[in-house]
Amino acid sequence: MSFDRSLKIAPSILSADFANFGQEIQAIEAQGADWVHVDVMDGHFVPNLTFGPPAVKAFRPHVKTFMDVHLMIAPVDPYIEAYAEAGADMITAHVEAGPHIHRTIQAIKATGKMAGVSLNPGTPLESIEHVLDLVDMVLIMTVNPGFGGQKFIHSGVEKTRRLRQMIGDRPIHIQIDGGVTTETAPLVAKAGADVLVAGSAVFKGGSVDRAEVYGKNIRALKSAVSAVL
Ligand SMILES: O=C(CO)[C@@H](O)[C@H](O)COP(=O)(O)O
Ligand SMILES: [Fe+2]
Repeated sequence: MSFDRSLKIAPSILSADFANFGQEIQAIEAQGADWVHVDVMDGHFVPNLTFGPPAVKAFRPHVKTFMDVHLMIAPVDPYIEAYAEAGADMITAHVEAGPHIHRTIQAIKATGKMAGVSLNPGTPLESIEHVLDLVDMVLIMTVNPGFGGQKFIHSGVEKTRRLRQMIGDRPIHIQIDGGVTTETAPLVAKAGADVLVAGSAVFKGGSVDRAEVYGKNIRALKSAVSAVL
């Protein structure tokens, strides 16, 4: 399959209705979500707890697009196989989560899944320079990981621009995660990102006519970006 450089919106189901994940996933996909982003948190690497492999396995039949699993756990290596078996399409691990990111990426690739590497806002790009050729995606965090609904950290825009230069034409996605709104999405898309995670910006205002509201929110993000590209 050829590399897809077009802009993709990946709603984070951390902001979905936790009592109705199946319906929430179906609603965002019907309304233009390109990927589904699943935030896995362990109460240790980040101060929050979310989804174990059985939860991810339960999401799988509902996801018709692409399930992007963002692991915010340490250690990460012992759990890679379980998340692969649960049905992730892409598994992303944090460079800060252990001393051996090269080994972690190899372990993800060994499962046959796509591999991503993620950087916290305070972590320099140099920390992933030597693994770039092994990964399918770099995730730049634009909030400190752990929660949805936080404010975008603007140093991520320049970081994205520099990462785009480092990557050049190589088939590696640049994903931005945290505080993506109609104001910040154009900044990172212009800087070179092609996958934008959005939790609160997609699921906000969805108590009545949920799917319609999600559709409006997704289209607002896409049109904010297309206005600057
Ligand atoms: O990984 C994380 C947080 O750690 C994210 O995926 C958030 O869930 C994004 O939420 P918003 O900032 O878009 O509300
Ligand atoms: Fe995330």
